[in-house]
Amino acid sequence: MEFTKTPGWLDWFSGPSKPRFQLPAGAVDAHCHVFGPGAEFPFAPERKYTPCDASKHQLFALRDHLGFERNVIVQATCHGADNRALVDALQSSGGKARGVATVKRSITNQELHDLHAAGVRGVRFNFVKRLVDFTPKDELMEIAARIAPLGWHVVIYFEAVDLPELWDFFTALPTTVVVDHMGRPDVSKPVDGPEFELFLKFMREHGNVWSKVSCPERLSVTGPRALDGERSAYRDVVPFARRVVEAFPDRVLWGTDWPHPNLKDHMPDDGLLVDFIPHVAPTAELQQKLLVDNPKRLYWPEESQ
Ligand SMILES: O=C(O)c1cc(C(=O)O)oc(=O)c1
Repeated sequence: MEFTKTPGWLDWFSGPSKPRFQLPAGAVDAHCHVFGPGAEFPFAPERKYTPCDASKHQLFALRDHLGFERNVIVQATCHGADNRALVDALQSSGGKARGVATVKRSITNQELHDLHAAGVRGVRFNFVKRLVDFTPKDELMEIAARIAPLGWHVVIYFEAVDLPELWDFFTALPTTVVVDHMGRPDVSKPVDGPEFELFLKFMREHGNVWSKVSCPERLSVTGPRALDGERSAYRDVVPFARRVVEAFPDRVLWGTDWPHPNLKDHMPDDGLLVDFIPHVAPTAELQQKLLVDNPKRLYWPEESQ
């Protein structure tokens, strides 16, 4: 099938630089996606955007270039609940990738079992209105109850302003809960202000809640952008991410978010994005937890036993 990209779509940056920050051995890029290729794995009819292609081969080349050992591939909303591109990437990774799928309540136990065998270890619930149609919470809770016995977790993506309304649902989830991109704080507000404090309280009061301290390129208002050799990019996001890493060092993950869907004004150089990491995790001990120990515990638990 031929697809036409959403008008204004920005393709991922080819030719990323080599990071100056040297990733620790065993580092995991714990949030990235594959898109299609559309001709092989068509985008879902219900999608809200049509991306460029971003194949498993291109993802694995980026992994090696940046110095990561493994990936966690998260089902992108442009593929809906059709996990074929994700599963294909996991199966082609030689054990170097695990995944987070999107499923519907109609999924069978056999299908869940097959996803597990392919390397899926979580499901994603998305509450960002520009990305997905609404799914009733009782349906999501039913899915959570079915994946819990598999040892899977739930990844949630939402905007900071929606946290109060979603609080009761999130805190009732029976699994580990991983928040995408710190719950998308408005970083033009103070890091000590009530909005981000609610997010910190969410993590403080609920020991099963983890956060990805990812996507500064999405959250930053003032930049500077990770382009043209800038190794101290997105400085306005640093205090937010650093606060989370220092307060909850054993419950944080980091990922590139490659191929960066829906960015509107620039596309970061992923090498420079990796150089964001030591600004938010300034010690070797914090870096080891963020990049190696935590993702391993969640996605390759059999290695931590
Ligand atoms: O903010 C976004 O547009 C976005 C979209 C998706 C997706 O479409 O799955 O995933 C992300 O992590 C972020």
